[in-house]
Amino acid sequence: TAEGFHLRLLEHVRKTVKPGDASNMIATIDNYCYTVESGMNVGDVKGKILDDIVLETNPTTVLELGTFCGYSALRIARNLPENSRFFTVEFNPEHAAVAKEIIHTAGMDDKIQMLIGPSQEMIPQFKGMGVSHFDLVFVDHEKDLYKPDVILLEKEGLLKKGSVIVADNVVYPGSPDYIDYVRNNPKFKSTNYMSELEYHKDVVDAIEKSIYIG
Ligand SMILES: O=c1[nH]cnc2c(O)c(F)c(-c3ccc(F)cc3)cc12
Ligand SMILES: [Mg+2]
Repeated sequence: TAEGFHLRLLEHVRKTVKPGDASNMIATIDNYCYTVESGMNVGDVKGKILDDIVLETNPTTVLELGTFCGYSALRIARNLPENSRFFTVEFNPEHAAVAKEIIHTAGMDDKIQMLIGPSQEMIPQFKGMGVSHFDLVFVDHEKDLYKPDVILLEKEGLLKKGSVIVADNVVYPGSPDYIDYVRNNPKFKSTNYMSELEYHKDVVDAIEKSIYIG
């Protein structure tokens, strides 16, 4: 069952990975998900779209909502400039513990700051942590929280003209209220990147990029 995926993945990682190498960790996780069992990581196909958007944006302050095992945190951190700040929020403590070890083993501790708790409680704390705004936000947590959390980010003044919101799973499992919100909101300019569900070539999914124009 998907229950316990994170623990089985961690066991596999401990036995096979080359420490201090984020790309090797990413490849190891993808290989496990293709050959043993798939987990809800963004994966290599949608991950490439995410990589391209991060490289195009060249963000200095980044937020991820939904760390899970740390896979996308590594993909993002790998493409950030030296002086950037990257925060990832995970509400499930068991997932966070696995992500912490995976990020540490990959040698990316100093690039990624993980916060454990509900996104609705974490988001209001960023101003107090010296964050003026986020240049890029990767939304990949509970689909019902996509819309309320983006609304909260704007309310907290954490979005600035040009801030980029990247949302996973906008087709499968889907987040219809979020898609309706960003596409019909004059404050955002959205682009859809059709792709496939992680580790499932035969299932359609997509990434939505929404630029905040304020
Ligand atoms: O809960 C999620 N949070 C973040 N990302 C997800 C995801 O990428 C999924 F594919 C899925 C998913 C994959 C296969 C299914 F049959 C159902 C959900 C779930 C999540
Ligand atoms: Mg996802």
